[in-house]
Amino acid sequence: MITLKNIHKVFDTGKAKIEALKGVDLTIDAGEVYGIIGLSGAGKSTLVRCINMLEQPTTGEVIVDEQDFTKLDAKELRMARRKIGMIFQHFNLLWSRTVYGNIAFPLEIAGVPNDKIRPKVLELLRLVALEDKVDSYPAQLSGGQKQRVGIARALANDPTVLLCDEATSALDPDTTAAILRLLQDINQKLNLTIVVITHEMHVIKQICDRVAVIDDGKVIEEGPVIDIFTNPVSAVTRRFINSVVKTEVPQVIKDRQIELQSSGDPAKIIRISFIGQAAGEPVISQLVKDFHVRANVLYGNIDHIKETIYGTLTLELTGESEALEQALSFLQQQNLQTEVLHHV
Ligand SMILES: Nc1ncnc2c1ncn2[C@@H]1O[C@H](COP(=O)(O)OP(=O)(O)OP(=O)(O)O)[C@@H](O)[C@H]1O
Repeated sequence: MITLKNIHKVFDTGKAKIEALKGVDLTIDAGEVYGIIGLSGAGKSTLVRCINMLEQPTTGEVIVDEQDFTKLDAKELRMARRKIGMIFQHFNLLWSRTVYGNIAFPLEIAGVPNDKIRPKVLELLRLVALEDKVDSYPAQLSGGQKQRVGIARALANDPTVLLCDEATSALDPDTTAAILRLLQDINQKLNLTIVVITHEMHVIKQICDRVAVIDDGKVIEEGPVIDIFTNPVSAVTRRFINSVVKTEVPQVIKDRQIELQSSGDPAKIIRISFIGQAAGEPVISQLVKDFHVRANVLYGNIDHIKETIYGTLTLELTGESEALEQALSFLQQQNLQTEVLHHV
């Protein structure tokens, strides 16, 4: 659906050359919700703007529906861009137009006859649950309502792709959740491909199928969201995951470790991550029975990533060194992600 091949983008400010993208390759499938996450300045906005050629890549190919956007002339590009809607952090609405006028605007530009515009605008307003605001002006709307208008406007020309550039970053948590649910609903109803740019891992967790982590203009990690959550490789990705899943060992437990250490009892603090079916298996009781270790539950958390159950359990294991090693290798054989957080 969308293929980015070896995208480089250099901004020449006259004084300096800034290499914002350093060879990005990505493939986004039709109908999926694809997340791109990165810290400020990583190159996310530049990347998403290359997809609809608001930003021309310095080199590389942008292929959408088998059409290489970098090879199109201005008129062809204008037509091709209708396949791609976009929403923004600050909504970018026209303040002098009503809700109706904002949503009608892209249809007017596309030359849609007047008698076709009204039913289309009303259909879009129903889709985003904003029928009662048809004659309001943007200044009379809440942030969430403004973003709903942004979404309706972005969908006016029946695009196959929706780009969301930090679309919920200016919204409170409840409104964010409602907008994300709306995006998910639209993705399913219209089979729309959605690309979400964010610096917030909870956004990725709530709606994305796959995610790319971008850092310093490069994709450093990519894959299904559940895999990235259970097996992050880079330090940047771990930091993002730590923001939504508690992974730091609290100080009170570290202090307790120091006490244990002085009593001479070998111990490890481990975190087990489990997904789907593994959650129902009696692994811990087997661990204690077969390996002569003691397991003390420090904390646990069950969550879901889209429809997949995902949990973590932090345990303190104590016992003879050899028994601890055997217990760890048993856990690893159970298809559970096991990580030692702290050794004594
Ligand atoms: N028009 C421009 N001219 C010069 N440099 C630019 C321009 N746009 C972006 N950059 C630079 O390119 C790099 C990537 O910026 P970009 O906005 O893509 O990052 P980002 O990940 O979206 O960050 P943020 O989350 O803060 O918006 C930054 O160093 C930025 O300063």
